[in-house]
Amino acid sequence: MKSYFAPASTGNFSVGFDLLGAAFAPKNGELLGDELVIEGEAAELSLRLSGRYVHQLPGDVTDNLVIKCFYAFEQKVGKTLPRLKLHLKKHLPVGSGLGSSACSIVVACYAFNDYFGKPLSDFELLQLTAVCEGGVSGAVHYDNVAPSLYGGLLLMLPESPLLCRPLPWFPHWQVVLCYPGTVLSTKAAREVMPKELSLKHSIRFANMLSRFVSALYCQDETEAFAALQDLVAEPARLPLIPELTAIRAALTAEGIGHVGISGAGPTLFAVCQNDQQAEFAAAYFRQHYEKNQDAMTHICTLATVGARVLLE
Ligand SMILES: Nc1ncnc2c1ncn2[C@@H]1O[C@H](COP(=O)(O)OP(=O)(O)OP(=O)(O)O)[C@@H](O)[C@H]1O
Ligand SMILES: N[C@@H](CCO)C(=O)O
Repeated sequence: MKSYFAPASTGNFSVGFDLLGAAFAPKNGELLGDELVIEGEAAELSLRLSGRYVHQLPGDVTDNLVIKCFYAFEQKVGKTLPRLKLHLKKHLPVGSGLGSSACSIVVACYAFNDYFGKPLSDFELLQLTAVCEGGVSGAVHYDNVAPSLYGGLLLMLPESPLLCRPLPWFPHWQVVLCYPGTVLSTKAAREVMPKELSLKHSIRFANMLSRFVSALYCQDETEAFAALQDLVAEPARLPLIPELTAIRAALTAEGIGHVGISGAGPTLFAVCQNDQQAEFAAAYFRQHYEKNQDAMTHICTLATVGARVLLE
C-alpha cells in the first residue's frame, strides 16, 4: 500500500489570469489537498471514495477524474498496465476555486507515474495533467495543475518549452482562504469571461502582471500590493460573487493588502503580512462569508512542496 498527496492551489492569483498559480498549506500543519491510496493490484480497476467532500463527487465512479486519469496515463505510456485497487480521500470541495479537479488529477497522475516506475518525465506529467484538466474546464490552463504538482508560486509559460517557472515570494506572507460552501463550476465561470480585450485593456493587464513579477524579484512589497489587481476575470465574475466588494472594503480597512477571487471562485483569498491580520481575516470570513456546513477557512503559507508520497 502506498499513499500520495497533492496540495490545494489558487489559480490566477488575481493579477495573472491563467498565468499565475500558487499552492497553499495550512499553517497549523493540517493537509489541505486530496490523497490517493494505491491499495494493490487486482483483476479490475476499482476506486473507493471517502473524505469530507465525497458527497460532491459524481455518483458513478467511472465518471471520477481518477479513473479517467488512469486510462489517460495508460494511453500516454502506450502499453496496457496492471489494474489497481484505488482509494481517493476527497478533502477539497468540488467547484470551489481551490483547484479541486486539478488536485485529484495531479495526485492520480503523480501516483501512477511513481507506482509504475516513472515512465513519464516531469514535463510529460505536467502536460498530461493539463490535458486532463482541460477536459473538465473546457480549456487547457496550467495555473492549478502546475502548482499542485510542483508547489510554490509559478508563472505559466504555455508557449515556451518550459511550460512554467517558479517565482520568488514574500516569506512572511500568509494567505487566508475561505470557501463559502457553495459550488461554482469553472466551466460556468469561464463562460462569463469576455471573448476579447481592447488594446488599452491588454496593455494594462500586461503592465500589472509584469509589475507584480518585477516587485517579487525586487522584494518590493508596496509595489507588489499595488500591482495585485484583477483587470480580466474579476469584472466579469463579480456578479457571481457579489460579496467580494463588501468583504474587500472591510479587510482593507484593517490594513490587509489584498483580497481576491481564488481561481474561478467562489473561494476568496486575503494576503496578510502578519498573524494579527491573518487571524482578523479568518474570523471575518467565518462570520461573513461561510454559508453552510461545507464551508471552510484556513490560514495558509505557500506550500513549497507539491505532489508527494505520504506513506510508503
Ligand atoms: N475527483 C474529482 N475531483 C473533483 N472533481 C471531480 C472529480 N471527479 C469528477 N469530478 C468532476 O469534475 C468537475 C470539476 O469541476 P470544476 O473544474 O468546476 O471544479 P474545481 O476544480 O474545484 O474548480 P476550480 O478549478 O475553480 O478550483 C465536476 O463536474 C466534478 O463532478
Ligand atoms: N485560471 C482558471 C482557474 C480555475 O480555477 C480560471 O480562472 O478559470
